[in-house]
Amino acid sequence: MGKAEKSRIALPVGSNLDRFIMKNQEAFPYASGELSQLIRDLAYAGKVVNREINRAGLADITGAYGNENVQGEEQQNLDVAANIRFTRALKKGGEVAAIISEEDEEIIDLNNPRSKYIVAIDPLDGSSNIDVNVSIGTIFSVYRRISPQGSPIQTEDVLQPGSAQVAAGYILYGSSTMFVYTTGKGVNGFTYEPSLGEYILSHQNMKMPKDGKVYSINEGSYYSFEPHVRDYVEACKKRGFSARYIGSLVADFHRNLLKGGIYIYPSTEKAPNGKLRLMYECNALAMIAEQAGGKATDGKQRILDIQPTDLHQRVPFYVGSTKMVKEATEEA
Ligand SMILES: O=P(O)(O)OC[C@H]1O[C@](O)(COP(=O)(O)O)[C@@H](O)[C@@H]1O
Ligand SMILES: [Mg+2]
Ligand SMILES: [Mg+2]
Repeated sequence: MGKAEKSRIALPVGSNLDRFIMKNQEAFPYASGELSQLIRDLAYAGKVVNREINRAGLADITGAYGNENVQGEEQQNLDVAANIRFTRALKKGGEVAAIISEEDEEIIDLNNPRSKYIVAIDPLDGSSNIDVNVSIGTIFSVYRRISPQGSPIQTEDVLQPGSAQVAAGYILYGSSTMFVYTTGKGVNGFTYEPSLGEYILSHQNMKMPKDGKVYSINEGSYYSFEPHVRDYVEACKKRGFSARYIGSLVADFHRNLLKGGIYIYPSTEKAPNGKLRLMYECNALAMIAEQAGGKATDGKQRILDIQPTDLHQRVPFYVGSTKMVKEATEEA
């Protein structure tokens, strides 16, 4: 059994997230527990947001908030509520120095100068599906700051390439709620058990099938796709592959992680750099994909190698089963 296998945490399915985090920490003799606590803080905020999502149709939290975010998108009430919940939990937790959020134009400095971690977060992914009771999610990336603890946060602390992530994950609020994450030692999934208020280990050491028969792309923009994307979509159709597009990145990604498949948000005339954001959507899912044996590129280069230049920059996104991503980007 290789070193990597030995360092994978072997815990029986059914263990809870807390125990898994603790066991994980024991594998790192010099671990100080800060990253573990940070993961717990994210998981906790996810429980609160999950409760609000489950009762969204009842309460007065559906609909638009009446503001536009830095992307020029109309913020939904739940976008704002989720943003507040995660920011508050990370601030109170004390392990995070600064946050990059889809819902905030500037870096959120949490005035925790002694903290060494930076979090990039999409508090609510799939906003167009909030009011129609379709699966939505939260996406997060964790980095270690570069500048010394105690000093003011620098741009270099936040604009780090995805390869510098120390942890990444997502929460899927679907028919069940799942917390899926990696710290660079494989991907594990935990299903939320509301009656216990616990995330239970349900998907251990997740592996993305090398190939698949499902493609996810918004064909509504077909006529503004580049030729290689059109060709790939045509090839999928000729092979009788299934088209699946939920319109929530986390949900489409999760399905492909389990069953095999590819998700593409290419550059289009309307969105020459694609729609998805490198810092708080693509980097996290690229790390999960690679840790599970999949692949993620912008059509030309590995997502995790891209040096960010802007907090909210967009990139074309090809992610999923290795064989499919390779084929889809061959002529890119
Ligand atoms: O409606 P489109 O253009 O296909 O875009 C859908 C994509 O946009 C997103 O909703 C963008 O994420 P946000 O909802 O967090 O802004 C993805 O979840 C989804 O895959
Ligand atoms: Mg999103
Ligand atoms: Mg969002």
